[in-house]
Amino acid sequence: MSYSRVKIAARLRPAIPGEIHDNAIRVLHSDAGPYIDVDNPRDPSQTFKYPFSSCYDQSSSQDQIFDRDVKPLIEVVFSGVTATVFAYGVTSSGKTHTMQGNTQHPGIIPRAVEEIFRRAASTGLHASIAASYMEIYKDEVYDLLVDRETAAKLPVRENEVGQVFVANLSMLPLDSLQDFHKIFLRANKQRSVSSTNLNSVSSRSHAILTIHVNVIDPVANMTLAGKLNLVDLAGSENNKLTGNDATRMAESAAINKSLSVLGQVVHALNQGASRIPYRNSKLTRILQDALGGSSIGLLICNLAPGTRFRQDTLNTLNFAVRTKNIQNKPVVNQQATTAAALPKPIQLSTSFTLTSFNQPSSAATAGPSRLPGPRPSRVPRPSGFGLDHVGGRSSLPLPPVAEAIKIEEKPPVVPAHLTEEEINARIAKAVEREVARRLEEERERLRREEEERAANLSAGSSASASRNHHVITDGSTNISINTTQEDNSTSSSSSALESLPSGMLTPLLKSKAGASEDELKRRLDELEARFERANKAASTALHLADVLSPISKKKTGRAYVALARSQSQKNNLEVALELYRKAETYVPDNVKLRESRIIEIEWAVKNNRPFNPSPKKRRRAAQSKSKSGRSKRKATPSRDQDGDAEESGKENFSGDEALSAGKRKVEDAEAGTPPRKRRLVKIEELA
Ligand SMILES: Nc1ncnc2c1ncn2[C@@H]1O[C@H](COP(=O)(O)OP(=O)(O)OP(=O)(O)O)[C@@H](O)[C@H]1O
Repeated sequence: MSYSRVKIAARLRPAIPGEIHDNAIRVLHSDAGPYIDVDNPRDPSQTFKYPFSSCYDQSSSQDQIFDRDVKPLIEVVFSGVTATVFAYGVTSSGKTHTMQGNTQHPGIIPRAVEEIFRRAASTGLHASIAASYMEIYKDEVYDLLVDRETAAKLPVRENEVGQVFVANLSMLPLDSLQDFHKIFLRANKQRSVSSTNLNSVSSRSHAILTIHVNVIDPVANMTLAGKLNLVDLAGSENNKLTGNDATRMAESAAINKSLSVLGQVVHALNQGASRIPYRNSKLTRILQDALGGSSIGLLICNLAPGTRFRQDTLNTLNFAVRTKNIQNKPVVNQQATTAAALPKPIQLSTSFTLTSFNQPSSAATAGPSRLPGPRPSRVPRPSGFGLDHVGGRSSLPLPPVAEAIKIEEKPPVVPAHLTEEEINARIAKAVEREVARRLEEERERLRREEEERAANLSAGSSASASRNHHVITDGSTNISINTTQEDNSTSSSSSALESLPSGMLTPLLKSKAGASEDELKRRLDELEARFERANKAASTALHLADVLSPISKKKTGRAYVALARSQSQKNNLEVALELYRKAETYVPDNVKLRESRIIEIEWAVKNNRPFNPSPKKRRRAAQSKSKSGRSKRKATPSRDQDGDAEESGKENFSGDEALSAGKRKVEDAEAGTPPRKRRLVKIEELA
């Protein structure tokens, strides 16, 4: 099967009671097709156009979306392929409405399951249908098909052929549509939902429902194992708008972080990066197969109407534009049928007998009557993602269906008594040790060279330049770097650099000299290159950010931000963009960095326009520069141009406040520029 791009659909919801109804976001049609039209927050005379093959306006109905974009995927699932539908958008934009809907307006999920049963029955296929349902709440995975009180955190694991799965996730055979409705209703009651200012039933978790469809062709003696993943993502949140309390804020931080990692994964895939940061969140790890993997994808961008949501809409649409470039390589998952796996033929009725699903017999024979009672034993089963069974056309050496179950019952790589965190910690430690050992060797070699050079220098006259040996300490690894300094470097500055404790980047960050900037860039490149070499030698695919301590990650992110800022001031926007993106890999939870810098500069580059930080930012930057001395900075917490927002990852502006403070402020806020009042962050938090 050839490559398949992720398809994008955009849906603008109607205004709900209490919302100001304006026309800042529109669904329009041209000869070339439909597009979303959004006013430029900085210049209302301009609009942004986002053409997508499917754009649904405020009057669109649930069945229109289903019929046009989702129904065709069901056929694909019956041919043994995995299809994934994501609902993406800011909080209250209508994701859950689109995916689940309500009794009067059922959404994609009930319609898709109904269509699966209808199709299975009408074609008289031998098919078995089953469901698994999980939520990712604060970066932990929970099974929604078991009682919440007893639901354990489920580990995400990888089998020996690199497929990611959620261990111990229940998979229930579905006998009928009614069966599904009962299960789904009950499971949704367990989903983490709370009230915020923007949504009285705001989802606090990402929910992933998987419908597994095994179709057996008795003539060819083959089983096609297709899956439909239906993903209702939690929405990104602006805590000022949501009015979140401490608990909601913690949830919100986890939501924003995982969505930010999702953005990084999409970006890395677009860049053709050698390392895709799937492992930086459970969401991306679990969705790995749908992002650049073997699944067919549909991203539904839910948009909320009006000026208040304009910047969120731009963020969502920019994400969609990047996502539509992702290429998946769908594979047909087929496998020779075993006699035991053969289900009864499907009848055209609502009570099917579709019990055989390659599961242990206890689970396979259990029907709906057991739903309210005790759960079947939770032997490890495949999650909705990543555990595909591939036939002859696959390029991947995936295991057959029965084998996949066996793999999970006896995980081949992971000792059962280790938690996910322990395993990750061990891997990180192993790489750290390897990196440290190799760097130590390198340091020793450089030290010897340095001694020889010093001996030569003392023997001869003063040289035009001397080599200084800097030590970067990052907790667990010491990294040696040689730098060239001009003759007039004082010995005191040299020794200051040599004796830097953990904050080796700090002096360079303060420096304004171009040479220091180059030096900082060179150091960062070398730091990453050295790690990559060691990483390669250790046969691991970790990124430096995976093994750095949180403080070191912040420092490194800050260093990249400093470089990026300097480049953007010189109007080298593409270089600045790359550097900001680099920074983001070290501070993935920094939503503001993405929203206030990356997206704005992306826009400027795309439209060949200059990037102008707001006057407020420039003033703050000037104030910040005028302050001298580290102690003064400590005593007077301040922010620099990119500021604490980039470092703290907090949302700082309020649309409500902005509205009341006048149009200018609204535009600043929507443009993601800093508000008048900011949370102040101590500089040492950032260093
Ligand atoms: N197309 C629509 N037609 C009518 N009402 C809608 C539509 N889309 C959303 N709504 C309403 O808007 C409100 C917010 O929708 P919903 O809960 O689906 O948002 P969400 O994106 O899932 O939010 P969160 O991320 O906070 O969970 C709900 O009251 C919902 O009924």
